Amino acid sequence: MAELGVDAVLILPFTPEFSKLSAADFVVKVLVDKLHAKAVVEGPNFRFGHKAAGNVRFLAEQGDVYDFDVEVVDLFVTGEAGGGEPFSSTLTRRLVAEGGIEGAAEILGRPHRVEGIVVRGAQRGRDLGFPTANVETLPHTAIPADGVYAGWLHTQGEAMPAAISVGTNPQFDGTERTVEAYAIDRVGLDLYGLHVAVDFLAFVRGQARFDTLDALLVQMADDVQRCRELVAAAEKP
Ligand SMILES: Cc1cc2nc3c(=O)[nH]c(=O)nc-3n(C[C@H](O)[C@H](O)[C@H](O)COP(=O)(O)O)c2cc1C
Ligand SMILES: Nc1ncnc2c1ncn2[C@@H]1O[C@H](COP(=O)(O)OP(=O)(O)O)[C@@H](O)[C@H]1O
Repeated sequence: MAELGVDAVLILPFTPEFSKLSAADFVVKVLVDKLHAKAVVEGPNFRFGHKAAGNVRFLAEQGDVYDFDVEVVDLFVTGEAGGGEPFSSTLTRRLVAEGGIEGAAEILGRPHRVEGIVVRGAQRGRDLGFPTANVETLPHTAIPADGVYAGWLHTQGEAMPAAISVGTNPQFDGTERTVEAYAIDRVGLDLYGLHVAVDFLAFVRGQARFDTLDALLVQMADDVQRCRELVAAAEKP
């Protein structure tokens, strides 16, 4: 916040009492009496006061009365990856849940990140040739849709290019949904117990169940190559 030049943030808890404040009372009690606002900057869709009765036109009229400026700024709108919709936290969560992490990154201004401690899994990855750090996420973490992603595995100040798998491992009849990251070309790592962060750069494909284990391994090698290229072409977060 400070880096953005913000000196203070005021959070108004949305209590039942606050929700009953009329739009006119919000202006007088909050903006004028408490904040002594000189200027109020809003998006065009801003609503306030009981039953969202206040809009930017009303706010501008009140500004004339109480002597504050009202500036209406255009909403940021996502590009193709975000479906051309206005930026919002709801849209960000939806995009992440749908695997649209490129669109989510556009809104966030950085890749979406999932963090946690590395825990033990089925200990199978090493035999497949792709050991994967299984990240124990906190409840309510926004986990991207099941699939394979390119990204980074961060730990101890290092950002390692990674192939990330999210899902239940249908190939092995798994039931638990996991977030696992293979640090590309890295051997001999011991990440158990460490706090790691996984940054999601790009969606590669959905989870699948193959007819044979060999078919999965061929696909995984292909995925890793694709992830290597995607990460190499991206800016390091
Ligand atoms: C690049 C990559 C692609 C993967 N694709 C699939 C997949 O399509 N289907 C699947 O069931 N598991 C997939 N996995 C997950 C593996 O099944 C899992 O990493 C492996 O079973 C090791 O699990 P463990 O860490 O619990 O030992 C993929 C993993 C990686 C790294
Ligand atoms: N390149 C790598 N990427 C991720 N983890 C690695 C790598 N090399 C070694 N490891 C270690 O191997 C573990 C993953 O091996 P794996 O066989 O998949 O076991 P598990 O099922 O317990 O995750 C990681 O937790 C980490 O400690």
